[in-house]
Amino acid sequence: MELLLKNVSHRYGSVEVLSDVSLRIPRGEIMCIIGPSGCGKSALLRLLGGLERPTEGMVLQVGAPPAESLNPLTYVFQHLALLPWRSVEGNVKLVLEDHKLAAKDVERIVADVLARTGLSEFRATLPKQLSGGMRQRVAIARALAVSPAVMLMDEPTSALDSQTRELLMDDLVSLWTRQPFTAVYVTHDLSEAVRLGHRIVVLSRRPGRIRDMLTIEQPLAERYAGAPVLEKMQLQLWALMRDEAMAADQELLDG
Ligand SMILES: Nc1ncnc2c1ncn2[C@@H]1O[C@H](COP(=O)(O)OP(=O)(O)OP(=O)(O)O)[C@@H](O)[C@H]1O
Repeated sequence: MELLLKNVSHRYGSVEVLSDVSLRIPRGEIMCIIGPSGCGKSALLRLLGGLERPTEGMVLQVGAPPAESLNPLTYVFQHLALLPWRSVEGNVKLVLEDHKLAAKDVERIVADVLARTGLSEFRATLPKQLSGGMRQRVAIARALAVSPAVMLMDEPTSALDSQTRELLMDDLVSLWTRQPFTAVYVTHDLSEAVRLGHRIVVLSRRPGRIRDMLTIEQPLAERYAGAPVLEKMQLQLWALMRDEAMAADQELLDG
């Protein structure tokens, strides 16, 4: 299944937040979305996930989701909403409870996603006993448990300290390398975008339009923080963003 945005514009009341956005989310790739504050990145994600309908244009799901997909479009947010009284296993099981699965299938799925996210040893652990990064891994395990066709990730690292973010980047890279998934990943952080994105979409200031789309050919597993090719790409992205960010600040000052 692929997601397509066709000439999507969106407004809240009199505020236009997105303007004429057309985009295809390729299967098996991570697409990063960057852009100045308030340019409509989260709105774009909500439209992709069907939480809101665009004022104009269309959001299309092309093709069927994978047969095993229990929830084709699944979010991972910055605030992960783990239930504090449930263990790691209990939190992952939560999303499977409405699906009338046989106990052995639940067990297989839980074991699989905990292994993929390196959490097998922490099955019985409560969220409060885990670090912020580990908790975010539980949220990712929970998202993977429903075999999403597309994971919609809204700044999943923004509540984490920089070292933990770095570790989570490594986690996501090895997760994708072992078994590719499709994701749209909204971030403020250009280094994350060049580390994770197969493609990077740069939005203009509000109303967000597609300013540019960069493709990074280097395999995820061969990318590392500070690699010259990634630094170069990051500078290129910053050059694209800088003018937009400065103009957005000026507009705020001008009221
Ligand atoms: N439900 C809503 N009603 C009215 N305005 C909204 C609503 N949701 C978002 N907005 C406005 O739409 C604009 C785009 O918001 P959005 O959260 O999509 O931007 P963003 O690029 O994700 O921002 P940030 O980078 O700061 O997280 C903002 O000006 C925001 O205030």
